[in-house]
Amino acid sequence: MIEYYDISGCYILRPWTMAVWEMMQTFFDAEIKKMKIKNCYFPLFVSPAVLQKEKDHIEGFAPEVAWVTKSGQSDLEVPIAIRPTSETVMYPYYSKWIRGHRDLPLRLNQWCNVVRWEFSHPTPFIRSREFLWQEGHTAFATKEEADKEVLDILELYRRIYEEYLAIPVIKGKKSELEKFAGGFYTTSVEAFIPNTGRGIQGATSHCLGQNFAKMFDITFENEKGEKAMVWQNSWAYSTRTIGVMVMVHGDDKGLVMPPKVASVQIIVVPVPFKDADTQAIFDACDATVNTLNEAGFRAEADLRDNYSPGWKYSHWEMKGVPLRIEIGPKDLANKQVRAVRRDNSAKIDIPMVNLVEQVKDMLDNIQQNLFDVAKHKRDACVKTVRTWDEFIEALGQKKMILAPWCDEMEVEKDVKARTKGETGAAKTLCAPFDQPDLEGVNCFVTGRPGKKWSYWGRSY
Ligand SMILES: O=C1CCCN[C@@H]1CCCn1cnc2ccccc2c1=O
Repeated sequence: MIEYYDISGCYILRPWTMAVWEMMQTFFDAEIKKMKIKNCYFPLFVSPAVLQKEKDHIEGFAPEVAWVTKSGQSDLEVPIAIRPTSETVMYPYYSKWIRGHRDLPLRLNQWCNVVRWEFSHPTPFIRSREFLWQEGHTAFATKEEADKEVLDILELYRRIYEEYLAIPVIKGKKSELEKFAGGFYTTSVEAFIPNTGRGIQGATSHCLGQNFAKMFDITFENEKGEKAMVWQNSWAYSTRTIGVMVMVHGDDKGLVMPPKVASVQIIVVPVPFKDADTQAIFDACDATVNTLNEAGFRAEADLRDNYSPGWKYSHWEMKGVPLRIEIGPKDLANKQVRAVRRDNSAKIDIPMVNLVEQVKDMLDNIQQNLFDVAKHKRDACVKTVRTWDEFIEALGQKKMILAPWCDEMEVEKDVKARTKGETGAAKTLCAPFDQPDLEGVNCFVTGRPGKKWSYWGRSY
């Protein structure tokens, strides 16, 4: 997937990873184009004056901003920041381009890299100093339009996780403490890693309200000839998605790639025998690959003569190829192939005449099974609690905790302080849109009437 790089927190994304990124990008890019969102590209560099424009947006993040201070031997007059996100890069131009209501909605997206010079221990995909993402930045005349788009984009993020990466996620709203400080409200899709008992934010879709319109003077003349501020959203998913996929589906044999995003969906391995017709077997492998590729699958044959079939089985299992097809003399004689699933190791013999539709069924079944298994494991990690003691017990059991609380920032800060430990504090992950009943339910911390049910847990 990656190669480590000689700068800490930076990783080389190798083709096996890049193919997954491109598969997701193909889906998401097509979907936002259906929504009339257009791609653009803004510069990597941000001038300090503009970056400081929004102090409370930037203050918490300032230590993460990377700066260019020299070119060659000479110092730059003024240091230049490398974008950690592009609000301050783009919005001065939104202000210039948006004059009247006919200029709205303005809906732009860019596929790019961003740099955040984080100091907590770097982790491939999950926490890197440079990563790839898409960032959407939209402006509307009304709050209603913005509110609707926030949820439309969040649904696309759910589809990326559940339909492509086979990972169950929870849609919800971030708490006041966890939301993007520069915004109005933040929605997210939240995943959970059963093996470590930690939640992970999968993607975010923010409504920025009119906060940035105020800061960057992004106004328009509405139909009544009045000057009004725009309502804005910004939304992103990143290469972090791939790290979640590795952690959720990986097993002791290595990666397990969901078929929808697998660079190679089927690997065909010849099983030659000493007195068998090796050339006939190799020809059958090539024919099988061609048939499958012509049917729209991503199949390859491993015809290397310096590795044994057994070695090849382990190699491609470690790389997570969803389906292996073995062809030996017996298979040839019976005009069949042996198919082996990566997700549950099931082996079945397929008549060559049924190859395409049976492979399609198996890949669809693998995709669904990966999701079902991940959902079952995630659901087994969820615990609903009503009291502090139950909360602490569930936290110790590495659960994702659904608890009613009074939704006050001070209370969340208090929970963080009281659960701080070497494996990190508990925090809210999101308040699920799908809220259980709050009738007669009290806050698990303060005992005051419960205002909201939220998922809590340790997180990445
Ligand atoms: O999430 C998104 C979605 C895409 C567009 N940006 C928003 C909000 C980014 C919040 N953020 C996150 N890290 C930062 C790091 C340094 C400077 C600024 C920031 C910063 O504004």
